[in-house]
Amino acid sequence: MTLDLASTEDAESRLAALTVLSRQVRDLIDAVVLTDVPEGELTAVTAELAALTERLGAVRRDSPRSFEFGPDGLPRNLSNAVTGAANPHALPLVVQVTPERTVRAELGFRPVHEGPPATVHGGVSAMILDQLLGQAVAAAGFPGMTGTLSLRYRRPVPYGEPLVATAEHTRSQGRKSWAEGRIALPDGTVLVEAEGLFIAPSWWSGKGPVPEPEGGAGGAR
Ligand SMILES: CCCCCCCC/C=C\CCCCCCCC(=O)SCCNC(=O)CCNC(=O)[C@H](O)C(C)(C)COP(=O)(O)OP(=O)(O)OC[C@H]1O[C@@H](n2cnc3c(N)ncnc32)[C@H](O)[C@@H]1OP(=O)(O)O
Repeated sequence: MTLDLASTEDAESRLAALTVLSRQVRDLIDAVVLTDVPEGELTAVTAELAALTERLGAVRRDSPRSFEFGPDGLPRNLSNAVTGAANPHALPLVVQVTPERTVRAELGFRPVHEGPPATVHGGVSAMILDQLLGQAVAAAGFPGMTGTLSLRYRRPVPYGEPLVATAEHTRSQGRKSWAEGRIALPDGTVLVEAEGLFIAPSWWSGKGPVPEPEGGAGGAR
């Protein structure tokens, strides 16, 4: 089999454009959350956005891009809700694997993540830690789906400040693996800590039926 380098380059170039678009939409979301322009301007912008939404939807996939291998041979998920560079919903988080196979990411929450005033929503912190712990068990060689996730919110998480998230695999037993992680200030002060159980599903080893998502393939719209 020969690799079609030209079309690979085309696909990567299109993906780079999708990443830039996602960044622009993130800026748009931030602008929407903080805007104070008059109502007439809101209405005018809404009409322009409706037209842009129609243009983007002209050619549409059934589901987002999933896990794939990039040109560097490493797995990536550009649509992931936390790490996906091509998903405007994602921060996006850049997760580094340390030589000890723990994981680390620098975080910068924004006003769009607010729950209580001036504080990041607890569910957003949980989502970040779910991802980090999941990547920690995967980095240790035990990938799995989240079974349980337990959090302790020690201090309010601020947005607009640099923060650090870390996680590590702690143990495994059969198909079950556990990990711990935390979101902290750069000086190490822990704000939220988490423990999670990740399970390698029975259907990964062909020992159980693959469950259908609610609403069938592609999920509910
Ligand atoms: C995502 C992985 C992709 C892999 C690709 C590799 C590259 C890696 C790169 C990058 C990593 C990416 C990182 C992503 C991070 C994000 C993770 C998420 O957000 S995952 C979405 C949220 N979680 C779900 O949607 C699960 C939904 N639930 C299920 O699918 C099943 O219930 C599952 C898999 C959890 C268990 O199903 P069964 O059929 O395999 O398990 P049974 O055989 O029933 O049980 C096995 C044992 O586990 C216990 N168990 C089962 N479910 C449990 C639960 N929820 N809590 C505690 N124990 C549970 C049972 O009691 C049993 O224990 P006993 O062996 O008897 O001791």
